[in-house]
Amino acid sequence: MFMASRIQTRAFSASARNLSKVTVLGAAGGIGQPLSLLLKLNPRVTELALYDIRGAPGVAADVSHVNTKSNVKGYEPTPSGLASALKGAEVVLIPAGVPRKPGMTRDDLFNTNASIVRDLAKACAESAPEANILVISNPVNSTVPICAEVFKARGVYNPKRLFGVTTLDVVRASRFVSEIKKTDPVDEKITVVGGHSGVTIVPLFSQSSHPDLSSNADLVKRVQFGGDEVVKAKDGAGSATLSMAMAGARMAESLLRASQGEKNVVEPTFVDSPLYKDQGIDFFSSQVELGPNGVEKILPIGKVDAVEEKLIEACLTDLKANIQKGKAFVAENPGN
Ligand SMILES: NC(=O)c1ccc[n+]([C@@H]2O[C@H](COP(=O)([O-])OP(=O)(O)OC[C@H]3O[C@@H](n4cnc5c(N)ncnc54)[C@H](O)[C@@H]3O)[C@@H](O)[C@H]2O)c1
Ligand SMILES: O=C(O)C[C@H](O)C(=O)O
Repeated sequence: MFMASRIQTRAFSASARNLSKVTVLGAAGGIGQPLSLLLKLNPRVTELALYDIRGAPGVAADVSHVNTKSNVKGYEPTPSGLASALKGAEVVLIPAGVPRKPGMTRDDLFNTNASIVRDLAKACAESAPEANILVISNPVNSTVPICAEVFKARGVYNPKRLFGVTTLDVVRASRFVSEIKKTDPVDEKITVVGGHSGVTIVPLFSQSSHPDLSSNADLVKRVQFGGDEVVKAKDGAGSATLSMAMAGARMAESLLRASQGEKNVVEPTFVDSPLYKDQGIDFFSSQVELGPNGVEKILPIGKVDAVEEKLIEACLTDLKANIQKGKAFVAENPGN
């Protein structure tokens, strides 16, 4: 990933001298550790701040020996440690929270992760109100609306700076297609829209170079339930961490490329979106052009076929309920 971007790094060498502090909240976890490593390898990151309720200084000491230019610091699990980790951050990635075990849905994580994300969002709103916030913690369909409500309550909500990380869904889709078609995944650009759980994940194969795949129900299901495949294989030891770290690092890299002046940087992400607002759905994942201010342009869904139309219909019902649940949680549990 970073090899490919090395050319771009040179092309933007002047702006790449910008200072880009990136903070990871949940840095000692299954995702947090490899994500921190990948961010340390990214030449666009000049300062890496690692925070967790346990173990961040140790992870930071380890990662800090990697011989790239950036400075790494691990922070103590105190309110002032959290505030210092966040201060001046351009990008904040949040993989804090519990992962699934076999038999659970992402929504089953809500009771634990909603308050974790709410409290971290409060800290972000106070110490890094202008940062790009990248929410990885599940259920993303609900945790992103939770963040939005917290920021709104503090009068600092900027819809262009809040992102649910759905990159892993397109990473999987391109890989799964390449397995079937015996192609290089780099060439398989698959659009995936909706949300990030089960039927809310909608791959749009009709828009790819293999439109026939939209009627491949097994493939559609594999993309929708790719996370379950990993949860089952890990057999109680958690969910996707390595592929997720790659996907999160890619999303952070894309935001930094866009903020440093690169044009036409497009990633799928779950954002405050006009696409289905008329149906009461405030957040939706689609292709989004990124820019120096975060969201530059939300691209239209484009033409879909009859199968995909039905998938989108099913997605919207669940997604609406997930978003509502996140909003209601903050209204009923505003916390301190
Ligand atoms: N968006 C996606 O595509 C995607 C993909 C994979 C996993 N996830 C989600 O990411 C989350 C993390 O997964 P994981 O495998 O890294 O879990 P993990 O348990 O290995 O790590 C979570 C880390 O969060 C830390 N943490 C808990 N509460 C915290 C708080 N208040 N402040 C800071 N840190 C805190 C824990 O100490 C732990 O180190 C889960 O909710 C999982 O479902 C999302
Ligand atoms: O499946 C999970 O619970 C983790 C993550 O959302 C994934 O898609 O791998």
